[in-house]
Amino acid sequence: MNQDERYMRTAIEMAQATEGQTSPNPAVGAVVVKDGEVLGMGAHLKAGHAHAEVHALNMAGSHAEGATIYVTLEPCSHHGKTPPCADRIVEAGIKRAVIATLDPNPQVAGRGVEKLKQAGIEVVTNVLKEQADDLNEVFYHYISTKIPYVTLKNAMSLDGKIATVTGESQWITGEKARADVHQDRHKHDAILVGVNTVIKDQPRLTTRLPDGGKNPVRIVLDTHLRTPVETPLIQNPDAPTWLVAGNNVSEEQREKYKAFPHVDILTVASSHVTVEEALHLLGEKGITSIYVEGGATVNDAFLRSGSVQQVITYIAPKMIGGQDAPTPVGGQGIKALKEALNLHIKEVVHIGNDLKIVSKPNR
Ligand SMILES: Nc1c(/N=C/[C@H](O)[C@H](O)[C@H](O)COP(=O)(O)O)[nH]c(=O)[nH]c1=O
Repeated sequence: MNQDERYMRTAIEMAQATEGQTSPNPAVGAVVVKDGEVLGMGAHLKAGHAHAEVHALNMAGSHAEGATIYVTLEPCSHHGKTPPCADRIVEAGIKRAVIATLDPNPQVAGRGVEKLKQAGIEVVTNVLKEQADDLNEVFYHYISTKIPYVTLKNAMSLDGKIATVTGESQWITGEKARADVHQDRHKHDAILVGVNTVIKDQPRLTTRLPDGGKNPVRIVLDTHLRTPVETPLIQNPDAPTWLVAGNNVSEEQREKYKAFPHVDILTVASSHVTVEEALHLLGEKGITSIYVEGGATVNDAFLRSGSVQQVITYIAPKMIGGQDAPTPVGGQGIKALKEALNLHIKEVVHIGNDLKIVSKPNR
């Protein structure tokens, strides 16, 4: 690994630490170096706050003159919520800029680099591009489609069951795997389940980590507003709860949720909620990423609609058996194997006694 990659790796690692908290902005890291000495470093911490380059340049102060800056994403050139970083880099007297990847945002693509070059700064791009792009898959997807990036999460036994024939499911995976689920919940803007899961599991869908964590918006696909008022999602206001219903739900059906200010009812344009319409509606409301936690009917609908960017499967070393015990994906299924959804496995990790497999649909 050469010098540039070494410092870019540091910038990427800083950005990785902020994953999930910068939404709807990308996670970005920056390092300022001169004569082999790190003079400043920083990451974008929260939308609306200073960008990574600003933190690193503030730390370097006047020593930034003649230095090199490493940034994981092309510096912004437009006035967003904060002044353009490209101008800030020029003002600081930076001599050389190493950038991992260009910004996919149409407002920015290539303009930041152009500004730096016009000011006589030497610019190097595509250093550790792939690692930097992996950081902001959600951001790229949402900025170009305005549709939330969807992660489908399942937890099952070795023989592929998500519960016993009597519906008992808690718990199949162990403490460590379930804590990992909460880490992933924290990274997402929203968690989504179907109303049948709400009725069966009575889930809380909050992020319960030892040192806290962000509670995503809790979304229920619920065409006829069957979510029981007594369920934790309605009773406890730990996070907003949005019920996505069809457009013919009656005023009386809506009435029962009026006593809960954290509950909102979103209606799609037709009588039955489809995945496509729900995603379009949620994208319009600024939801950039959704963690879908089932159940089997919802999983099937998401997969059939081609709206899943990532599948996370936890497998516990248990055998449950029972031909009627439920499996992760319901629906009609396919007749011929050639119709199967093909994915590629990105990662397999042991977590406690369980396995976590991250896979992505082949495009
Ligand atoms: N049954 C299992 C899971 N079951 C996941 C179901 O969606 C379950 O209803 C919710 O996770 C419950 O949410 P909450 O804890 O109340 O916030 N998920 C897992 O990772 N492992 C399992 O064993």
